[in-house]
Amino acid sequence: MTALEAVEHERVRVALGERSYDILIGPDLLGTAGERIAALGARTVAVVTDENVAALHLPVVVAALRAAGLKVETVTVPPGETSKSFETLGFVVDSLLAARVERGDVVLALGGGVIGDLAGFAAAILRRGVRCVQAPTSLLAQVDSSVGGKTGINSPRGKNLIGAFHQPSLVLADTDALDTLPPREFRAGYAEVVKYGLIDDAAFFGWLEASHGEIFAGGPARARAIATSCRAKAAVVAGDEHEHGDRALLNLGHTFGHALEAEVAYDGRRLIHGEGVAIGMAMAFRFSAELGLAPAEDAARVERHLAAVGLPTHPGAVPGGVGGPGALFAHMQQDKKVERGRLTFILARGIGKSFVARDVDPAAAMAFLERELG
Ligand SMILES: NC(=O)c1ccc[n+]([C@@H]2O[C@H](COP(=O)([O-])OP(=O)(O)OC[C@H]3O[C@@H](n4cnc5c(N)ncnc54)[C@H](O)[C@@H]3O)[C@@H](O)[C@H]2O)c1
Ligand SMILES: O=C(O)C(=O)C[C@@H](O)[C@H](O)[C@H](O)COP(=O)(O)O
Ligand SMILES: [Zn+2]
Repeated sequence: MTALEAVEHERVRVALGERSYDILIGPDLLGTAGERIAALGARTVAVVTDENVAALHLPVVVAALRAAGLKVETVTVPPGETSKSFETLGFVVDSLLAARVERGDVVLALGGGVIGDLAGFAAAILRRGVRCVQAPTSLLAQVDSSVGGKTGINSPRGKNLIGAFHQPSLVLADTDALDTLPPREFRAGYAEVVKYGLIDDAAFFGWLEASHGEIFAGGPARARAIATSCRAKAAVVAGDEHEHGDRALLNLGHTFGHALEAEVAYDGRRLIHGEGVAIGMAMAFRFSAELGLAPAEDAARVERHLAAVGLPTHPGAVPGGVGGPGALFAHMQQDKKVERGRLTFILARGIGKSFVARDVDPAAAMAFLERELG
């Protein structure tokens, strides 16, 4: 048995033919990243990270990469959603070119979802594509953004409107890294965990209701929640990599949530992505109940669970408030799921029974927003 095999890690395969890759979940994956990335055959690894993560985790990663004989370059950007911009993308790409990162090298995204999306996009366009390894350090990134290959940046006109599909070559989800994550960020990531239960796994949602205390405390329940989430996402992505169909289910809560994020101009203080998703999922269930699709009790149960862990469930909870229904609707019209000018919603017939709805009456959606923001 090699040293790498000595520690048990959960391994989830994302089955995408020649673009297939593994997600490894467990302890000390940052400290052993060198050997795992060297096995991909790279000579240089360019680590892209943010200032917060650099201060806490970069030295371990750099040491691990060097110990495996790899040349290391580092690019550090400011933390937060505002780094998903053309300006920061330009800085990252220019730094990678200045360091002469080659096509056979690897970009290592070390950080939360912002870094994963930004560095993944930089890797997608650098020399028309270099490989990317995702080393997610936030809960949100470990359960969602590091998997599936959606990369990109924001536009003032909307969330993630500029980007590319670029699957990683490997995902290293080091559960020890979560020990330094601020509580607000952990909570926000938990919203995306809840999402998998609400989409199609009512039993998982029930387990989360019973186990959220243990998940927040750490230990086996946390690792189980991460692995279950990754398995769920891997299956959806394997079935619909480019979101022509069921992958849109992963957008539950995002049509509303992204509009709220755009309303606060991605400022990262009033609202962060997972909080927007929490409000958006509660809204999607309330809307489904109003349309007579889902039992009102299910909508109330979703709200209760999100509130139990301290997540917001109403647009009115955004500090400073957001614009009116018209402003929110205008953001929603920039959603990538819009088809022939019509909005696509992810609605539900109940917990674990979400579906893609392409025929919602815009007037009904507007009336719902008026009640929500009234
Ligand atoms: N590509 C996808 O499929 C996908 C999926 C979900 C979300 N996203 C995107 O992900 C982004 C949100 O990701 P996020 O919630 O991770 O935000 P983030 O990347 O901003 O990280 C949250 C904060 O936690 C800090 N941080 C990260 N790891 C840490 C650690 N281990 N210890 C201490 N601090 C740490 C970061 O510096 C940052 O301040 C959004 O831009 C969202 O659109 C993308
Ligand atoms: O992977 C997906 O597909 C998702 O929709 C996951 C979402 O949690 C994530 O926030 C994603 O970035 C949203 O995608 P977008 O296409 O609506 O920008
Ligand atoms: Zn999301």
